[in-house]
Amino acid sequence: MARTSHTLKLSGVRGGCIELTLTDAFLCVQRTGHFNRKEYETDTRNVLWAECAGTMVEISLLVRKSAKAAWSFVQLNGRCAHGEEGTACAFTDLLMTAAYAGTKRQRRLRVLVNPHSGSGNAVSNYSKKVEPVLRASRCLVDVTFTRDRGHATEIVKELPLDDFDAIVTVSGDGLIHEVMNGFAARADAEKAFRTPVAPIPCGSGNGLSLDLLGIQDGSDVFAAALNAVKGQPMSVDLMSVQQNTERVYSFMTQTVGLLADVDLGTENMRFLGSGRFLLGFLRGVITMKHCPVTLSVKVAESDKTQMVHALHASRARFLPQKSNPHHSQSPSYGSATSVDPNGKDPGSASTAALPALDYASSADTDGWITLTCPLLYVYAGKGPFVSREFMQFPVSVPDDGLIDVVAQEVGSRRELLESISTAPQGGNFWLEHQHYFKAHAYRIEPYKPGGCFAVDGEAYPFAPFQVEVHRGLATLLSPCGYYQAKFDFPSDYETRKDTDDEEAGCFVCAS
Ligand SMILES: Nc1ncnc2c1ncn2[C@@H]1O[C@H](COP(=O)(O)OP(=O)(O)OP(=O)(O)O)[C@@H](O)[C@H]1O
Repeated sequence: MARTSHTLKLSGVRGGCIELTLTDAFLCVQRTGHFNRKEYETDTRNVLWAECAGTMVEISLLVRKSAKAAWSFVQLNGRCAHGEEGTACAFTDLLMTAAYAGTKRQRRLRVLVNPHSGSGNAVSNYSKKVEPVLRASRCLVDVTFTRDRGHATEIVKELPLDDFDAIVTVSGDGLIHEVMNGFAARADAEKAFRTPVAPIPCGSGNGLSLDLLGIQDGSDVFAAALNAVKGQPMSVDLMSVQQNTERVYSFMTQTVGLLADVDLGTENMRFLGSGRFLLGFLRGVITMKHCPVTLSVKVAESDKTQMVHALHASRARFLPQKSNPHHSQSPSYGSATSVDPNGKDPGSASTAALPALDYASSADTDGWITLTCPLLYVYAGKGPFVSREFMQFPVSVPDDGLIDVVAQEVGSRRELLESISTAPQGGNFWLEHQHYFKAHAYRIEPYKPGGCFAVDGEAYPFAPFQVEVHRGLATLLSPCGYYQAKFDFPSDYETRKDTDDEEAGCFVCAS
């Protein structure tokens, strides 16, 4: 069947010609100057705005100039011929309809910028990249540059959330931790968590941005700004971390042992960006310090094969029929999501405070196991990536109501060093000495003082704590409705599986 296409010819305000062709969901731009000719085609979802006033036409969009290139922000300004104004306006109207299909225009965004994030580029990224995209998209923006740690929590606690469609963090993951705990501190916490959060990656790890946008776009500030403008709400699980009488909310990770030392012990190397994590890891592998804790887990699944199958099944609902079920789709900004596609879900959440804890009592022994082997670290959380170099939870599913808990036994230095090369693809998952559980809850009891405990990369006291999960409590903006991390069985899986099956267990069940 012939595809419908619409064409508009403009004279560029700085000379040359611009020819625009709109075909179904694609916009093709051809620019002819005095000396050169440029051509690119982009999905209309990457168009930020198009408008026509008299003979003047203005179109803003993001384009990738080659398959591997980063996104660029392009503004086209041209004039149509006199007498062609009606055709030009019809063209920009059509383009806007395609660009915002299923998405509310001109979102109201509360933007929080942490000037201290990562190697200190958040402010310049905001003014040079984020703000131009939000302005071009005619978003209504209220921005604050945070003053100090805790400022974002204070803002979110008091925010009139009905005035905003989303909260945008120009930061690393630490500021998102503050935002989530700001929601949690409100009397209307459960409803507040329906406000979607969109991260713009300016920190060291940027795990959440990588989860949402994938490895190619996860560190790209333009791609993340587009997600703030057009991403669809996606429900995600949130975790409660209970320590003494304190309850803290974690959207990403909790860790003790080597990897907590890596996160918290490399603050003085911020200038290295995410390279600080690699240096910290190498230092930890040399010292090979045992993590002095006892880990108990309320297990939902401990079979790695089943976890990979469950991951693929969770993705299948987002994939077009007939496609290979093991490959993830490129961002579409239009696919099915679990929440209202036009913004936050106003009606379904109650205004109540937060859910009660289900496993707080130590009398609950059903399904709990306790690990007896010496551990190097425990890492638990939601979302596959903790940084570009490390996909710690490759089988994580946003809303399965389960925490991924990893317990790394004290193994050989060689095995750990070799794992560095496959860590960006989640290779650690298959390590012989890495225990991986899908859990309803888990507990950590230090048996010696002196260690680090990090929640979403933030320092907390090294003391007993318990974590459980609240299914689908929080909301993020996403281009596609799932975590964008590819993961599959290794090619030699059958051989490895036979070896794994012979492995002796190293845990006991609670009685
Ligand atoms: N104005 C500020 N000055 C100092 N610290 C701040 C300020 N605003 C926020 N913070 C704190 O800075 C810490 C680091 O922030 P953030 O997570 O944004 O960057 P990061 O640690 O480099 O990134 P990542 O968490 O991805 O590794 C957080 O603890 C946050 O609470």
